[in-house]
Amino acid sequence: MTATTPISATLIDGKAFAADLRARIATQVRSMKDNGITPGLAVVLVGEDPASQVYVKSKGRMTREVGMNSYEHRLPAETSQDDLLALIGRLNDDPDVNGILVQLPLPPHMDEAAVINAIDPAKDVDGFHILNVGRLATGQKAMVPCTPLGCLMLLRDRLGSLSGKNALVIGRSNIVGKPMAQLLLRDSATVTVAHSRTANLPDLCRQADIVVAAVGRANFVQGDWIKPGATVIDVGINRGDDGLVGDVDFDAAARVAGAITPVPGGVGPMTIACLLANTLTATARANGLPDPQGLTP
Ligand SMILES: Nc1nc(=O)c2c([nH]1)NC[C@@H]1CN(c3ccc(C(=O)N[C@@H](CCC(=O)O)C(=O)O)cc3)C=[N+]21
Repeated sequence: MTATTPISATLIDGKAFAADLRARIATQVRSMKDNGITPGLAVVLVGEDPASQVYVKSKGRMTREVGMNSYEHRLPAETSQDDLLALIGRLNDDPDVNGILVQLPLPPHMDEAAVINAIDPAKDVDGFHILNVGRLATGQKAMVPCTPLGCLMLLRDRLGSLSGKNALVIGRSNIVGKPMAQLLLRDSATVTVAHSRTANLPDLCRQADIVVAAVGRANFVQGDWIKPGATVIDVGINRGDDGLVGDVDFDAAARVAGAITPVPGGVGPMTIACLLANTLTATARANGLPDPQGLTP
């Protein structure tokens, strides 16, 4: 396919989907508030990473927009791990806080696993606690990581059933690749997880009805790797000279794929909407209410 081939793929509008999801969440927050319950989300940011500051700001704004309480904790980069654990302990004990997110990455002097596993699993709206990871892997009721949950919602909306589809997840991180593979398996897709050592990735990719790219390398997935008609979900957020670009060479892939997410405006907004969805789910569970409709896998 060349630059003169027209773009044939349907654009998967994550921004619009996320706005609709937040509107549905806001409706459910209103009825909770009528019953005296206001969901609360605490976001903890350690250090001054400018990209992290941007995300935390938009998380706070959208949390308030859906009617939830937002609690922001900004700590200096040199905060000791004990001080961070003490804060997490207070948030765990605070009945007004239903969800806790500790923004990653943490400064290098901290043990990320120890910090994540200090969060009450019931308030772990990122789904990174080892108990939630194990629950997801064994099909038990879990908190599910926001980015893979958002990808799953987009895939189901586009394809209906994922049963029997060949799905290729590129990337094996705990945050995206591994939980994405678990969710696709739960939906009866045939799942392959590829990574930097995978042999003949282009040929593997050409077999895939579903491609989820989460490698963190700008324009890594080439247009001629895509099976005609495939659904391509681009998780990449790579900040370069020409703005934000994904892990997929969008211009080339969009001439072959059946549907594709843009960057920005694809998976990113879904991540934040799913964070709010998880906060609502955590609040419902904390109050003995049934899980909100359409927000859990
Ligand atoms: N504990 C933890 N949980 C996270 O979920 C988490 C984290 N740490 N650390 C950082 C990453 C990054 N992340 C993004 C969320 C939204 C957009 C997003 O909305 N992006 C917009 C563009 C925003 C822009 O222009 O910069 C888009 O793709 O359209 C991007 C990235 C969540 N993260």
